[in-house]
Amino acid sequence: MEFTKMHGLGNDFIVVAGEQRLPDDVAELAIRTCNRFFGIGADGLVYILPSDKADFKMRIINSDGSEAEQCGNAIRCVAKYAYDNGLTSKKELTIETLGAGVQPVQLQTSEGKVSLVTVDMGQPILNGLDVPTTIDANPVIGHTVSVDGRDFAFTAVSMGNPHCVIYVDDAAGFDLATWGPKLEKHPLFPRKINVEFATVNSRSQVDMRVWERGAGPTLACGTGACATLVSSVLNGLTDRQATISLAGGDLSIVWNEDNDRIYMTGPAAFVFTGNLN
Ligand SMILES: N[C@@H](CCC[C@H](N)C(=O)O)C(=O)O
Repeated sequence: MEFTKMHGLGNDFIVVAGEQRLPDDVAELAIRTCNRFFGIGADGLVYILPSDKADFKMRIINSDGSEAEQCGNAIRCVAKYAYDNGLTSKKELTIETLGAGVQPVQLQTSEGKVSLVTVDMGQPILNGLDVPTTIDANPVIGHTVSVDGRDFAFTAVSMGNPHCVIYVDDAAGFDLATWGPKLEKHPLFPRKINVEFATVNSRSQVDMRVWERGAGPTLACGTGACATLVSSVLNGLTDRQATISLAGGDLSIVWNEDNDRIYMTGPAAFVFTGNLN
């Protein structure tokens, strides 16, 4: 199997292209190849497949073998892979996702290679039961989730995949390892959840750290950055355009008032290509 290691702000993926469909044992393959000690090492395994609705279809399997509906950093990697490897010459293309529909993508290039990718991430889903949470409210803002005697107020947002955003004093220093896994698997979240811990520094800049469903702590989460911006607007904390600063770097996120759609802009990068026997 030929693969390419890529990352979006340090959120890293094993990217496989040229297959027609996912292999039957894709969950086991993801667990083995994403292992950082006994495998290649990555947060997820990404397939670029043919699509009858868009230029390409993306499927993303988390490092624990579960499949995610969408991934903001992976979709930028897929776009860069496709353009830089000559699978397309279009600078405006479309990528089909499992749970967020077909997403339009715009490429900026420098010296013939993709330097920045803007993805139309679609409209956020705010109805609690659809995120999904067990809370019948629309939107779910400031609800409490209690874990081991500690209460966290959260805002729930789906970007095709589920997120809960929690504001803390110091996102960069927050104890992700203690609270992340407990919140990810809390019964309030029937399909588990990606957890974002955010600190708002100004109306246009937010620090965010993430505990991802199925992957644990990652250096960045594109859909998590979008969910954080949506949550921050809903809570009156930021404007509709802000920089979300993650451990691996910055993403620019815009929530367009006219069409309710989210636009994410950020980089993607190649690391190496290899063969797995
Ligand atoms: N890193 C991602 C999200 C990957 C999927 C997530 N772990 C899930 O299970 O929903 C991103 O950049 O959006």
